[in-house]
Amino acid sequence: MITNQNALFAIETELLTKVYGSGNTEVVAMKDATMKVRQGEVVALLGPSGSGKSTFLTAVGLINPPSSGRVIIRGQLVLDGAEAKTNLRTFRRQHIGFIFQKSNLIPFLSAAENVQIAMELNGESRRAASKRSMELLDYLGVADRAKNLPSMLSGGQQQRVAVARALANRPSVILADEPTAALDSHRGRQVMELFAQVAHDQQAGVIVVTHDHRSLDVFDTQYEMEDGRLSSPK
Ligand SMILES: Nc1ncnc2c1ncn2[C@@H]1O[C@H](COP(=O)(O)OP(=O)(O)OP(=O)(O)O)[C@@H](O)[C@H]1O
Repeated sequence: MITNQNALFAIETELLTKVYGSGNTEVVAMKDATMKVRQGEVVALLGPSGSGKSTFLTAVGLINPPSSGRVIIRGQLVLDGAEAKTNLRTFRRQHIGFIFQKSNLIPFLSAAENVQIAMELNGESRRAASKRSMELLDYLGVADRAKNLPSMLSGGQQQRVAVARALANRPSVILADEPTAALDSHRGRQVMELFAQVAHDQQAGVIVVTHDHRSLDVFDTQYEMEDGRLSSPK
């Protein structure tokens, strides 16, 4: 159910908990993680290695469901614990852009085709997808690499293509897991600023896991994760 009040939030998580394994090998990777991200808000998620940041992000990204708790996207309950309340694959494709630490581009498709295919899978015509793909690559400063295979691009260029791909379907939620780890500080900052711009232009909610304290001024809100628990927003 979509209510006006809920629709103000791009992302809401309620008491997300994730337990991996059982018995002796049980790990509580995330405990009662509650966050609200407004449309147009850019959130930084900080915290030491192993604190549960990726677990949180992949739960919100509908890749790795929580053991309990709820994920609500634009007012729609999508995950109730591990139970899917909608077709997760379709929902993800339409509403969520995910950027990983490594670009994960398809190696046998050109940069442009990597962006294009995300739109074609979403029902866009080849012509429209091709046009937007070029616009996005241009926006990200890699239009001159459009015809190249990923293996011919630098790490930073690959990452910018991955960002273009994540933006292709105009997602209402953008999630990025250390997207600038492979970039120099200048390019890293550019990517962070781009997220802020996209969040504001498209009214998307953005969560970025980052260790890069130099770009924190770009974010509206910061959360810290420690031992699976989220701090209050700062
Ligand atoms: N598939 C899994 N099976 C068992 N334990 C896991 C699994 N994935 C993560 N964990 C554990 O859950 C905890 C949180 O891991 P997570 O990857 O979410 O942390 P993180 O903050 O993203 O770390 P990093 O910054 O190093 O990527 C860690 O103790 C980790 O070992």
